[in-house]
Amino acid sequence: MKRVILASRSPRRRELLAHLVAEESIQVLPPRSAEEAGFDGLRDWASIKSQLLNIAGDKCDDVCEQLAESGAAFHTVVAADTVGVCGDKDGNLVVLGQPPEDSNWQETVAGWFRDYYFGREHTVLTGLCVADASGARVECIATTQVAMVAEDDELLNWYLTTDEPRGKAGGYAIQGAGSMFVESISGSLSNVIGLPLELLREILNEQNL
Ligand SMILES: Cc1cn([C@H]2C[C@H](O)[C@@H](COP(=O)(O)OP(=O)(O)OP(=O)(O)O)O2)c(=O)[nH]c1=O
Repeated sequence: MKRVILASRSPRRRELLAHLVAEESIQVLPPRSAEEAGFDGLRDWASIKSQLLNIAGDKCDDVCEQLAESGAAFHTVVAADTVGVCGDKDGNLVVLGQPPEDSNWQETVAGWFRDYYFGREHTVLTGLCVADASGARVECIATTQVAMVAEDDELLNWYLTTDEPRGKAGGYAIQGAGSMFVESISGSLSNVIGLPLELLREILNEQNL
């Protein structure tokens, strides 16, 4: 069997991958380290994209090392990282990852909606790193534009009472109640949820999976 290793703790990525690869061929093996390089101080698209690929590449390296140590046979390793990129009021780029895990997460997410989302458009990027057993790699980025509805404090206050924003890049889930904030998207929907299926399908096809 051609085993595909998903280098991720994200249940959403697991579900999405199952649209392309048979359930029995998928094995989840998260990176040992949950620490990720950050985006602090990165203000231009080239640096942000390069850092996104570094993070996906680090996840892939971590899991390839684990596989080498255990001697397990595999066909492909898939790693990804997703962020939202918005513009602040001065036109600077701001990168939004997952909300903080502390008790202030609601305040942070409320700030993101008010400062960056309501009535505006942001970009969701997923960096992909796909390695095969020979060590060959493909790295690429999918981008999707997401336009949000005008300010709706009642909806936002209710949304913050749900747990949905936690553990989601950018603090919302387009596949869930977060869809009520979305006016339109341009580009891949699965990319926003964490794994761009169209791009990944092309890569896996090239590997004859
Ligand atoms: C924007 C958005 C993100 N998300 C989720 C998908 C991913 O789980 C998460 C992206 O965060 P990441 O930090 O890329 O991934 P992760 O830490 O959850 O998983 P990994 O182990 O692979 O590092 O955000 C949604 O589910 N829906 C959305 O609309």
